[in-house]
Amino acid sequence: MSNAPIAIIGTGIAGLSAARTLHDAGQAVQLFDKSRRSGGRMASKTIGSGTLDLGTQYFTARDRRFTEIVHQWQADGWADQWSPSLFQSRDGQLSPSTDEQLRWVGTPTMSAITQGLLDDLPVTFSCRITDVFRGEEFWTLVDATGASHGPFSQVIIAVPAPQAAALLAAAPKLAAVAASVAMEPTWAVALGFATPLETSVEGCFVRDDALDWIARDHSKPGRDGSLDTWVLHASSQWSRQHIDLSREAVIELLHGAFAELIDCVVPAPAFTLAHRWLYARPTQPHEWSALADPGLGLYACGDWCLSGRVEGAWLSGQEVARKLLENL
Ligand SMILES: Cc1cc2nc3c(=O)[nH]c(=O)nc-3n(C[C@H](O)[C@H](O)[C@H](O)COP(=O)(O)OP(=O)(O)OC[C@H]3O[C@@H](n4cnc5c(N)ncnc54)[C@H](O)[C@@H]3O)c2cc1C
Ligand SMILES: NC(=O)C1=CN([C@@H]2O[C@H](COP(=O)(O)OP(=O)(O)OC[C@H]3O[C@@H](n4cnc5c(N)ncnc54)[C@H](OP(=O)(O)O)[C@@H]3O)[C@@H](O)[C@H]2O)CC=C1
Repeated sequence: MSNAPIAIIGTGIAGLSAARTLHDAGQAVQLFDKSRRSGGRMASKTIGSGTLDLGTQYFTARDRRFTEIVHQWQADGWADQWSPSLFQSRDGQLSPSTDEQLRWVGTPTMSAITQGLLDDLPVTFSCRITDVFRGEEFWTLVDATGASHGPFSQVIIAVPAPQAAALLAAAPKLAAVAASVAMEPTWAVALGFATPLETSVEGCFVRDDALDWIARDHSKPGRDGSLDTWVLHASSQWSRQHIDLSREAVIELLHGAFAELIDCVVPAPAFTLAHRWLYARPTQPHEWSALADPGLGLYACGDWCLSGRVEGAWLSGQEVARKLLENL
């Protein structure tokens, strides 16, 4: 066994789930991410004195192992339950839609969970990996500036499937599996109101042309900030149809759909923001858990290997770590 560390590309929940387990098993890891901080689709956006969850809104825990770790995160102060006043909107009709489902969020921000998992593990941010190749014994990564990183004993690719396919070129079979996964986009819009809206809605599952989900971000536990903040998610179909629209136009259209849906007067927002998630969710769940070529030392994990949700991403990271450790 070599002393070279294991490279992990991606500091979303899948990459960090794997990283933490490998580190706890005594393995040296080195993480890379193209963003400036961890979280990926669980990232939080800082807005003045507050933050917003533009991606993941909440997560559920159905698997026993994930339920246990979520309770540990709660004990660590990284996560808490969110029990929004839930509604649904169908054919323009808004109605209460209470249920018994436990829903969790990171506290005080969604990214607190990945920040907690990352802790002081070695990481290089703002580093987009473009090439992953193997020499006689070790792996080398090349980033978008042309700089090389390595040597590494093994590589885990923990990025959305379409981006993983390119990085898996050294293992054509794994690359083909990743390339077979279609992922749908989501346009997200945030609105901030100086005066709280006069509605009891805190979360709403929407079935209409444009919107899929709306949430009163401010109602989540631990959120600061002076504005009454809302996050609106467009449906996959609408997002695909409007993929190249300007941010301003998307804000205007989704703000309009929100004003029509909600049961109160909607004044002009004091703050607006739009974000386009190109690879928001796989079109369908899979049961791969994780991809592995142990002979080569190349692995892949991510939500797209399982349920397309936070729980699936975390479980996929666990599985990739298990497979790698088993083959050392
Ligand atoms: C709008 C939206 C709403 C959602 N809502 C929910 C929800 O309510 N509940 C739920 O359970 N799930 C939700 N999800 C899905 C959930 O966010 C994902 O399943 C989960 O976060 C995926 O984690 P991951 O680690 O697999 O991937 P990611 O979070 O995408 O992490 C991948 C990381 O890899 C980095 N990366 C990519 N390419 C490179 C490269 N070449 N070099 C270096 N770094 C790279 C990225 O910057 C990113 O940090 C939502 C997703 C979106 C987009
Ligand atoms: N936008 C994206 O890119 C994206 C969104 N994702 C959404 O994430 C949640 C997570 O799903 P999970 O199974 O963990 O949560 P729920 O059990 O809360 O929701 C699952 C779907 O079930 C319907 N639902 C649940 N509760 C209610 C309720 N009280 N009233 C009405 N409907 C409810 C709802 O589906 P429909 O709107 O009926 O189709 C929920 O969506 C989930 O919301 C995903 O859409 C995940 C990944 C990417």
